Amino acid sequence: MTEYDLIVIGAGAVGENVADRAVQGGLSAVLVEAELVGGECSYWACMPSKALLRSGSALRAARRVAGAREAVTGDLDVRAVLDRRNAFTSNWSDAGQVDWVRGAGIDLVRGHARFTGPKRIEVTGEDGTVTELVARHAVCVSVGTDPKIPDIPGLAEANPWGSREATSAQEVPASLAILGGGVVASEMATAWATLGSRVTLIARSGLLEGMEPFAGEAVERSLRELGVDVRLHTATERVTRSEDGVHIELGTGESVTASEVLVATGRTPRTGDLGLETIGLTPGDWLRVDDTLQVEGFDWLYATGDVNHRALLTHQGKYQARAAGDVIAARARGLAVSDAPWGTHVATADHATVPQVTFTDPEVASVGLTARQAEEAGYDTRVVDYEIGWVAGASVHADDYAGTARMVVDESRGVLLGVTFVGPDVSEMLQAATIAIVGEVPIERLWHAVPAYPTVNEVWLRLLEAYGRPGAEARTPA
Ligand SMILES: Cc1cc2nc3c(=O)[nH]c(=O)nc-3n(C[C@H](O)[C@H](O)[C@H](O)COP(=O)(O)OP(=O)(O)OC[C@H]3O[C@@H](n4cnc5c(N)ncnc54)[C@H](O)[C@@H]3O)c2cc1C
Ligand SMILES: NC(=O)c1ccc[n+]([C@@H]2O[C@H](COP(=O)([O-])OP(=O)(O)OC[C@H]3O[C@@H](n4cnc5c(N)ncnc54)[C@H](O)[C@@H]3O)[C@@H](O)[C@H]2O)c1
Repeated sequence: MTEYDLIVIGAGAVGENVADRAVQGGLSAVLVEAELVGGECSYWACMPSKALLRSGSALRAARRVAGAREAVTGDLDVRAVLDRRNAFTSNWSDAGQVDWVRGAGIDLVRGHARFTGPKRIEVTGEDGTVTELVARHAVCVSVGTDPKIPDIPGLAEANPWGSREATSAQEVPASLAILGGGVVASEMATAWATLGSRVTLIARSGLLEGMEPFAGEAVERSLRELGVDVRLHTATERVTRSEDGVHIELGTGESVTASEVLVATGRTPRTGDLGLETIGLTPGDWLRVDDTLQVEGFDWLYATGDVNHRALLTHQGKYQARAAGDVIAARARGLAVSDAPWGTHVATADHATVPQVTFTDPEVASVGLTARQAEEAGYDTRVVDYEIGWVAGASVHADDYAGTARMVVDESRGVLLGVTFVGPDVSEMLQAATIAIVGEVPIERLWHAVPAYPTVNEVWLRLLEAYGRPGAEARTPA
């Protein structure tokens, strides 16, 4: 039986940060990890998927500029792309991350953790050894999610790819069917089509539906240009696997055959085998938390990252982790807790200020509310759109640059609620929008935030001009 101030279950990017902040705050902490320290993001999600996408994106960028275009005479070196991706995952070795954990003064226990009661955890190692841990102050659950397999007849038996197979495959499948129309489906369709697979994307919805409509429309156009067979608003009725591949029967009466099928239809929490029943919670549920990441109804239990279902993104989970690690340390030491909105110990930004980049071609970079979400939330909104290609910096950046920017304004307060950029290489423009929204910078002050000429960021000035300068007299026609 070993006692720690804090036990963190799950050493993904999020759990690591909870433990690190708590140790920096003066507590003792142990991380329990069943697989690889670093979790999904490092080995089967963000990093390998972005590595798979980046080479194709760099090649397209060169082809968009005359002079450079002529110098690009070959195709992607697929083996080199896959090798680079392998290097990003350290060939699925977590030795480097384990060193970091030790260096940060955090203990590590390898094995599958289960609650046996309040503040009590049992860890079963691969060799069957059992370690019992007790938390003096808190337990934080950071166990992440698995792909959700929808209840489509035959799908589970057809041995489908999930996000792990899609990000770690060592060969390009001759053909790939993708079920889903969200971020994983859009990114993986872009990646594998660029690498030479014949991709069919089947979505019962539209594409990227939670975002501004022009995002999904632009990504759909580019997927079709890449040769992807895009079937939207199409149900999947049945899936079977035979020697010649996977057969997918569609609601339209048509069928699709592919070497592999990727299920990208959302996520399910890894709480099914966590002993939650021993603390009065239901196995398989998401863990609902307050803004200090404390699980509702508990004063010692916290949940951070994907498992709390607030914002399934690494950066947002790590933001929660910083707040959770700090508040656990503050509460354990009897220090003041700053839990008002935007305080030190809360994850306020989870609610309506979440930035996200979808690394498709074009990229989709968005933060805050879409026009529709803002309207549904009851804001008095005004929406301003501008074609990014009309900006001098964009035309220098790429020939025939095509992209759209939108800002959603809260008219009653004169501040931004949401910003979306869709276009080549817009990802790096997102942080300015995040700062404007989180900082609630008044529109009239944004006029003083001057974008350098000629950068693509000049689209900010164009959006403000299209909106109109508060306080400036409009010229009356003579
Ligand atoms: C294909 C794909 C691409 C993505 N790309 C991006 C991106 O570009 N940017 C972005 O921000 N987000 C991206 N995401 C989302 C991102 O991967 C997740 O939000 C993030 O990994 C969540 O981190 P986490 O620490 O909560 O969970 P995880 O990273 O899943 O870590 C949880 C850890 O807990 C361990 N664990 C689980 N149960 C137990 C147990 N009982 N005992 C011990 N250990 C346990 C697991 O082994 C795992 O290591 C992507 C997701 C996918 C699927
Ligand atoms: N670049 C990034 O930031 C990035 C990249 C990949 C994933 N992620 C995150 O990972 C999470 C998971 O991504 P995802 O794409 O799996 O989920 P998602 O929620 O983005 O998309 C799920 C898709 O599956 C469809 N769907 C859901 N249930 C279905 C069913 N029963 N049958 C058919 N279709 C169904 C939905 O209509 C939707 O199109 C997301 O929250 C995302 O933010 C982020």
